[in-house]
Amino acid sequence: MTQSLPKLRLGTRGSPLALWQAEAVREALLKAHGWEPGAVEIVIIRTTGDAITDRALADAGGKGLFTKELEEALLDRRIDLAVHSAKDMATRLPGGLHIVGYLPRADVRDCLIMREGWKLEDLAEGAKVGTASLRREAQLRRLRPDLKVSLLRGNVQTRLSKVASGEFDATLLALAGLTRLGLADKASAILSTDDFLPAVGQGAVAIESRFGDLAVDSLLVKAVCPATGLALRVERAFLNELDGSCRTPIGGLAQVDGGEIHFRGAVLSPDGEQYYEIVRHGPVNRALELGIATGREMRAMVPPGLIGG
Ligand SMILES: NCc1[nH]cc(CCC(=O)O)c1CC(=O)O
Repeated sequence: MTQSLPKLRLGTRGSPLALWQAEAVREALLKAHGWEPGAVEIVIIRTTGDAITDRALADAGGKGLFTKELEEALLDRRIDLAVHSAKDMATRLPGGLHIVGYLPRADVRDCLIMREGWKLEDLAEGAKVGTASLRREAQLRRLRPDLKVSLLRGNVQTRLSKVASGEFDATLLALAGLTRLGLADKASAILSTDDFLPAVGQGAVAIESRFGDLAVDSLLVKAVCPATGLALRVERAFLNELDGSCRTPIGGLAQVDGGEIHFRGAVLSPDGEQYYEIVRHGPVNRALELGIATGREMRAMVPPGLIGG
């Protein structure tokens, strides 16, 4: 057969985690179509977020820092698809772009990195915990107001090394990221979503394309996970009603169970003293409505000032 081989260009950041994600998308595409490895090319693009390592991301401009240059490359047609961690994506995308779908979601939970075998209760009073995430900080302070939380940024390896060296007593990371890097054994304690909600999108790999590029999008139909798409539609709509700027501690998790979607969301004050939670469910064919309505309800419940305008 003389059918010419499609050549898809997948854009990604160059971090080990990002490369793992891009490789996973590449493999899903090759498998779905029975293509030769050469059919999908991985293009590495450096983003602003990769260059900033000394500030909390919320202070450096929040969401979009890890996606901007990839989205520009998409719009300029230097790549056909961009691969991102879903939780790094803003809820409002630049005009002309959309999320085609997601790979099957991994474990959504956060975990504590500290001395092997320890649980949260084992940390001494006033122990020093490092994180750059407002959501993790607020939820941690809610559970353990005595802990001293301070800024710890950098890639997963950097954060692990700061605990290993004793500079910090503990840090928090997404279990999905650790697992993808083959470091799941570094998780000392996995935090239950019952009292520690993940970030919207945590554990999901998103694939973004040019809106209306049906030739490209059609190639993804067999490679993406519909249930993850439904859950993320709810979570992202919830977040979009509240705050897209990363400046409010917000957690949210949707899970698909047959024809139903169950959603739980929370907003906290940065010190964790104020905690607002909402639990709602709805049919899968009304995922977007569920997310929007729940976000609006939450907005009405939370004192103004806690969430951005
Ligand atoms: N903010 C960086 C980031 N983006 C996605 C992950 C983990 C993988 C995922 O959630 O899909 C991480 C690292 C972390 O938060 O521990």
